[in-house]
Amino acid sequence: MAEQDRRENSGSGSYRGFLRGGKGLGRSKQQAVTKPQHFWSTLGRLWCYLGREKEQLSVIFGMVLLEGALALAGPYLVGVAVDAVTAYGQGGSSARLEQLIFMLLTVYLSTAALSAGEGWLIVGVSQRLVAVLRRELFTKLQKVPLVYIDTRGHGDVMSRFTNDIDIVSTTVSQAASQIMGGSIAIVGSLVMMLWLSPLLTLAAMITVPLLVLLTKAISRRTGQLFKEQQDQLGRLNAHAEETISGIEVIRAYNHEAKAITEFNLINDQLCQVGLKAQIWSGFLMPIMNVINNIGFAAIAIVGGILAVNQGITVGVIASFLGYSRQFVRPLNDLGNTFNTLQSGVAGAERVIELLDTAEEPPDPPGAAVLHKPRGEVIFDRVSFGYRPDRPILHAISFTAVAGSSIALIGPTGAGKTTIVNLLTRFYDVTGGTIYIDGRDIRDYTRDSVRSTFGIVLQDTYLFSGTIRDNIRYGRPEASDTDVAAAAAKANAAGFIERFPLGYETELTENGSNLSQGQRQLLAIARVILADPSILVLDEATSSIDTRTEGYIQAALKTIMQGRTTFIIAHRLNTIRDVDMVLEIQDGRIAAQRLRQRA
Ligand SMILES: Nc1ncnc2c1ncn2[C@@H]1O[C@H](COP(=O)(O)OP(=O)(O)OP(=O)(O)O)[C@@H](O)[C@H]1O
Repeated sequence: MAEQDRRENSGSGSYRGFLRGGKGLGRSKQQAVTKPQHFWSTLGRLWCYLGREKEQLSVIFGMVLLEGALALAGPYLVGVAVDAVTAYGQGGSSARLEQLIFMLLTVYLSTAALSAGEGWLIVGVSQRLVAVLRRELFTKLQKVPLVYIDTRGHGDVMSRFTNDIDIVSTTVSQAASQIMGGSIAIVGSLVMMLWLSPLLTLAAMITVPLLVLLTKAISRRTGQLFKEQQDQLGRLNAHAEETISGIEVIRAYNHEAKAITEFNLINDQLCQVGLKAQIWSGFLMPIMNVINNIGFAAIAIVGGILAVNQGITVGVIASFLGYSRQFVRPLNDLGNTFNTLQSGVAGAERVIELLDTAEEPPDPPGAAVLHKPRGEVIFDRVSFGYRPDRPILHAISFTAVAGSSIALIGPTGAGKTTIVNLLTRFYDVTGGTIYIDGRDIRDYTRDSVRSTFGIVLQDTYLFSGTIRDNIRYGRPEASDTDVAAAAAKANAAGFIERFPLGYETELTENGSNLSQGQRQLLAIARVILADPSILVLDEATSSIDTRTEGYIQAALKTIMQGRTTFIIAHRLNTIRDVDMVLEIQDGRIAAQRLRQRA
């Protein structure tokens, strides 16, 4: 049996919280990516990933260079063509003009073809890059200690898969080509302008500082506003998500009006900030156009003077105007490109942070495989804290005889779940030792310890798929007959067969088309099929109808036969029937009672 499948059969992670609360995209959207902390090192890491695409990148780089060179040839040819037109007007031959028009057409078409080709290739590179990152992230997630997810929250981890990866992809496909192409255009045009006329270049540069300063100022303002807009959007999403998830509670407490008022407030704020952001960003283009036009006018005036005094041709002025446009365009985009790059690197940083997280420590060399143990469990002065500064369990000691049943009782937050988390090795003890069949559980492979346990939660996690798939999750290679037998033992066969599609019934998200009792019966069937040696049962606190409750109790009795069973108990009946009751209070055993066997 695949170890991991078995483990998941239990519907566990740390073992209650992890799978249960898998929501939180609203929060993820809230985490607008802002500034990276380690810009250059993160860029370096991204570059390493891109290194796998060396051939494609070399081709793209070659194409960008060629496109840049051709783009630079354009204004030059225009200038020569303008002079050729003048010469033709003064009685020259038309052959040169035709040749130049043909060359210009070739340049324009080739530039367009190269640009389309680059776009196509770079999208491929970025998609492959994020596919690799996603794969590595997902694999990593299976190996990081659960405390990583506990401390960050599901929303945060999810956002690394969605938001952050998206941003990295956009940055690679957009910013990379803009930066490469833009740099070539700026340097190339400047060189060509200086070559054509240093004096005209000076005239063209007059507006550049103004352009750069204004672009920066407006981009900074719009950047802030867009971030605010993103934050408000995050709040709106989170509010909507929360309202939809908790719609029953909201209606039960007649809080609809309050929910609507809150929504309207956030919605209005979003509308305001969105409006401001659009207005400010709308300023950018007209202002740029004015400055660019002033620049063109300066070139035209100084060009006119130079034409009269120094005899430069109209063609040179025409070329010059072309180059100044090529020079200014990437400068206009600079603010946006920089913002895209920053958020892309910040996204990559969060992805890399997860990729660099230390994995669960490996099993010690020669670790034993725990296979079908008798099930004796000993806690010997076990202490533990999720955080070093906050101890939760203090020197817990008890012995559970193989095949016996143990009820853990005590107030909320006492540490019952934590005991089970240690037993199943979702966390390792910080003091003392836990023994299974007389051996420290840290001497066994972690996977074999986990697959020894079957866990039935109050509210079991079911995956989208058929009822059959969900039961088989406990043992993927089981036959249909085995699945039906497990369902029958779990008292689940009756309700399953009443569905028109029986075992082929598709479950919606987390089995929401089943009742809580039915979900629990399916979980029991899963555990029966997996046939684990030790059981952990989390008794339902919420009311289930008496008939289903009876089915569940009977099914649990069946699976408990001959297996050591830990029950987080809430019912008096349970406590009466078990072999040992451990009362936990503030992380200590406050009382321990053994059943007097007749
Ligand atoms: N993943 C975690 N990270 C940090 N602290 C945690 C974590 N899980 C539980 N705790 C803390 O450990 C203490 C014991 O929690 P635990 O879940 O073991 O209690 P419990 O007895 O099972 O309570 P309940 O009956 O309400 O489930 C609590 O103070 C809780 O806040």
